[in-house]
Amino acid sequence: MARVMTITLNPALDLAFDLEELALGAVNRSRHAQLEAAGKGVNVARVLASLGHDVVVSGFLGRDNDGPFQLAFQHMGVTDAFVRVPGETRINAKLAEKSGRVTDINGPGIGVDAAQITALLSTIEQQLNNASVDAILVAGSLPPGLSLAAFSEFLTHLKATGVPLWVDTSGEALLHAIEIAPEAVKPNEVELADWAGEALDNHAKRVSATTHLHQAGVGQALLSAGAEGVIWVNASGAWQSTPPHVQAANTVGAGDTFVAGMLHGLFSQHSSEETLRFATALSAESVRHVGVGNAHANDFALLLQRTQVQRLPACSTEGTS
Ligand SMILES: Nc1ncnc2c1ncn2[C@@H]1O[C@H](COP(=O)(O)OP(=O)(O)O)[C@@H](O)[C@H]1O
Ligand SMILES: O=P(O)(O)OC[C@H]1O[C@](O)(COP(=O)(O)O)[C@@H](O)[C@@H]1O
Repeated sequence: MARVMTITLNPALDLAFDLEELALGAVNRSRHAQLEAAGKGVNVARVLASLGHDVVVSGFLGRDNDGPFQLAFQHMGVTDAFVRVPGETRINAKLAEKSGRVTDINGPGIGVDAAQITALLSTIEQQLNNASVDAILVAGSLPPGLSLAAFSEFLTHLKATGVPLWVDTSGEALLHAIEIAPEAVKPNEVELADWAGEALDNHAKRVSATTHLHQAGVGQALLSAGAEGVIWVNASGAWQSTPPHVQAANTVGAGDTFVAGMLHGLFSQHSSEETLRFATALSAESVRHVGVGNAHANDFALLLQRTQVQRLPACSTEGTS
């Protein structure tokens, strides 16, 4: 089993509403609502811990409402290395309709300053000194006050520790992350389109953009495209996966589940095919309900069986730079 540190710079309490159909400008009454400690690194930690890995969670947490996070961390059995900052962690609303459509409303988050960023770096360093870590994942958006230059510096510092650095972020932060060539990056097709300079609306474009991402220095280039599946390019080749058909109830957390599934496979020395199949099936499992994927679901073996994984021919990844 691996020891992984996940860093969520801008965590959130996810408030998930289950609606028949969203009516804009009207009072909507939810059939079910759920508040859960979340944010990308927290979700990844939840999955990894459920798979038996040793996880340290870090980042910034609002001091005034960290109760649900403390409870969640206890329940998950992870080490809490979050730096507390004054204020409240944001609440992100997730409006899931019966059709499977989800509307996300993500708050800006709590502002952080240079002293808090320094405090986070020293907390991380302490954790790394306490016990060796197999991978560091930095996931999610940037909180107000953390400039892109400071983010690049932060990532550069983490990369210099020599621990494989995984990054899952979006927008300008993603472009800056790619610049420092981390071990792995997992954008979705909308997020990578900004970097690729075109819409990644077909398979060929997705393969080409993921190949370029790998050629730009990203060891494990992973592109997810919802129900269309995943493209993965690394030094050993390229693969694609297609998830099984599932009834999508809530897609929030699918990307995080996928990232956790990949870390699990790679650190369990599973084959590339096996790793991608597992991560894809687990992320498909997650969209059937609120929250992250559950590898202990009764029919998980069937989901694995119905997940298609295929090695892409070498010509797909050559000569595209
Ligand atoms: N509707 C769906 N049906 C089956 N699997 C899905 C569906 N949506 C997402 N997934 C799975 O979750 C993975 C991540 O979802 P995606 O939407 O691409 O990421 P993100 O949540 O980061 O935007 C996909 O690659 C796929 O394996
Ligand atoms: O930091 P961001 O980009 O605002 O994203 C935070 C949101 O992403 C999530 O981690 C879900 O991410 P995915 O759907 O990509 O797995 C939510 O829990 C959280 O509200």
